[in-house]
Amino acid sequence: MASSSTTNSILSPSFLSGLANSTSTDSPRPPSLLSFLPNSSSSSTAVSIKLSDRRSCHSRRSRPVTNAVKTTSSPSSTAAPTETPGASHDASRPTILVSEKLGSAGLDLLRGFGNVDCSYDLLPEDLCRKISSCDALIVRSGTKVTREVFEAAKGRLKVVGRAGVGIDNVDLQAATEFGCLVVNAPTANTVAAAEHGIALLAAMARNVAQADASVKSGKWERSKYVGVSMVGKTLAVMGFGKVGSEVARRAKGLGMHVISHDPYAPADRARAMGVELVSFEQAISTADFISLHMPLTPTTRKILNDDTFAKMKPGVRIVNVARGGVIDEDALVRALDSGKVAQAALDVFSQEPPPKDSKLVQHERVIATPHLGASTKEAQEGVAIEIAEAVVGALNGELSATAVNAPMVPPEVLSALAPFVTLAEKLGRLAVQLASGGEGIKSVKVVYRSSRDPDDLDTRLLRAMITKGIIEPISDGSYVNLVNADFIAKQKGLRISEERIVVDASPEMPVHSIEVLMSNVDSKFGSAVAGEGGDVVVEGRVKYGVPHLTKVGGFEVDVSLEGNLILCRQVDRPGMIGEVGNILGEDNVNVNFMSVGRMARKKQAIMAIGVDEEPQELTLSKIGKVSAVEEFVFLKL
Ligand SMILES: NC(=O)C1=CN([C@@H]2O[C@H](COP(=O)(O)OP(=O)(O)OC[C@H]3O[C@@H](n4cnc5c(N)ncnc54)[C@H](O)[C@@H]3O)[C@@H](O)[C@H]2O)C=CC1
Ligand SMILES: O=C(O)C(=O)COP(=O)(O)O
Repeated sequence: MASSSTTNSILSPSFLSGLANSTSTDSPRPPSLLSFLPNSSSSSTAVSIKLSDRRSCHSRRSRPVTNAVKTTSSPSSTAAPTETPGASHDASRPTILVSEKLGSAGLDLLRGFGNVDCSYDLLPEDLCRKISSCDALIVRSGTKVTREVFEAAKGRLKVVGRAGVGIDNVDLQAATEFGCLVVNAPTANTVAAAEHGIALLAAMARNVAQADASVKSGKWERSKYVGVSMVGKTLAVMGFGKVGSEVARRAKGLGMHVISHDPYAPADRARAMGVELVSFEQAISTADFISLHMPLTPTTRKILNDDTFAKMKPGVRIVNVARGGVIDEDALVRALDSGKVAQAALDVFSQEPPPKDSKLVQHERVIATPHLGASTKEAQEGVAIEIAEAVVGALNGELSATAVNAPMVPPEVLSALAPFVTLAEKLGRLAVQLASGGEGIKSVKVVYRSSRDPDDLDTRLLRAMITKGIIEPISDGSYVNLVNADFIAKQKGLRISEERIVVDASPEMPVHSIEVLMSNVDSKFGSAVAGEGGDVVVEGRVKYGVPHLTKVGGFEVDVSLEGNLILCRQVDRPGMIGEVGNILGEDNVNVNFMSVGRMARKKQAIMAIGVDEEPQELTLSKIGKVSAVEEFVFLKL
């Protein structure tokens, strides 16, 4: 009599059907498990923009209120309407909350895809209240997307889109823990921010703002507003990224000597532009002008402080279009008062809007703008389209090229990897279903065989999918996706190690085979255990674009990984295939693939049968009763 086992269903319809099903009700539910898998049938470019759907967004305040600012006295904290006026809500479509002003082309794109709710001035508590009925949230710099927001989303929020670059207003750790993808729009506002930096630089050097105010007040103070020239002066660009390098390019056009500090920028890129990359100390101590263009991170917070101001040239001038938090603002006031810093031009503040009585803003040698770096018509239209496409793509199940908290995979790499991504998840799923008891699944090894140099093989996506495949069936209730797979694995004490082996195989294929080995576990299908360590082993390959299982334990098989799988170990004798095939046929179960791998003639063999339907218990027990069958297992892919 054969030992038999079936596994609990892990193949729910919503697993395969993607987002449309997962958002068909208003009830909070976890993100579609496929929501970050490539999905060729739906892409952002296929989204139709229905201009007839165009509806205007409304703002109840002239200025966005940041969550950081105390606004509890605001009239809007009462239950003011926040739905887009006239918008009909279609429960079968995803709901996208836009919490700050977004360009119309982006909104049109979003409306062609889902229900769009523009509510521009939500208080933190209003945002938390709303978010549990939203699949996506689009913000700019004024909305603080805190842990509380992700908690309040109750698992429904799948993507946060930052319509801009800086993501310091989004709690990335919380987003990751909750499996919520964060995407940004990193390119469309680069030029706008650089132009604003140059505008501030020139305006500061020539006292434009102060002189303008003076003339408007009826004065004519020509000698008071004598400026300084920029030509021939040294400008230190702090952060040689997209904005910093555009500022550098423009400053060179003004005849400035440009140096830059950026620990991560390639020196040859700077050199090609005639910019010397220097140390932080050298940059701040030799510059006449310092322009800040690094992100706000724990290392850059208050990077300009009393100590660093002390090292600067007397009379240095500072421009900040990055983030207010990179400067210790109290220290800057002291440096301005002492004359160490001659002038500052600031677009960003540690608190936005800054307090009305801010000494910094009121300082006569400071010019200030209200975070306008990205605010040109062109940049805002560009950013809106960039973020709308990224959010729609993510909701469609595509991997984003602008993901901030998930592996970023360029489209061409992604299309080459797509079948391997599916293979990886299915192997993870198979391996975990083959395990039973033992010390619990603690250690998994993944071996990638490829003709490519190991350094050229980016396996982050594959590892994440294997992790997802392993964890999902054993984590009842918790949802797993690419974003939180590593986090959940760590939480469960699951260690996943990887090995890349170079083999003589087709260079066309990024990966020749993927092998998943699970240590210290018993198996419900003894034949799946192999190797010295007694690991559960499965191996797969992609053949003709379709994932195949090619090894189970020590047995070679060849079965396409579609539908479900029956693995049988039997004595190799004639008639077996027909006998099992008949049993399945009687139950109307369609066999889509079958292969037999044997140790030697008339010895043991493994039969792998791919079936479209799930056989009934009775059918499975009939297979178990076939005299030559020694053990079998039914696995759901
Ligand atoms: N005022 C505004 O409206 C806007 C502000 N920004 C701000 O500008 C920042 C830069 O934007 P992009 O250039 O697009 O980003 P980016 O990512 O292209 O460039 C940032 C650069 O800073 C460098 N960096 C990181 N840590 C550093 C450190 N400790 N010292 C020196 N350099 C460091 C990075 O290596 C990178 O090259 C954003 O993070 C955002 O905060 C961006 C757009 C508009
Ligand atoms: O893109 C950025 O990082 C910005 O700072 C622009 O902010 P905003 O979208 O204008 O609120």
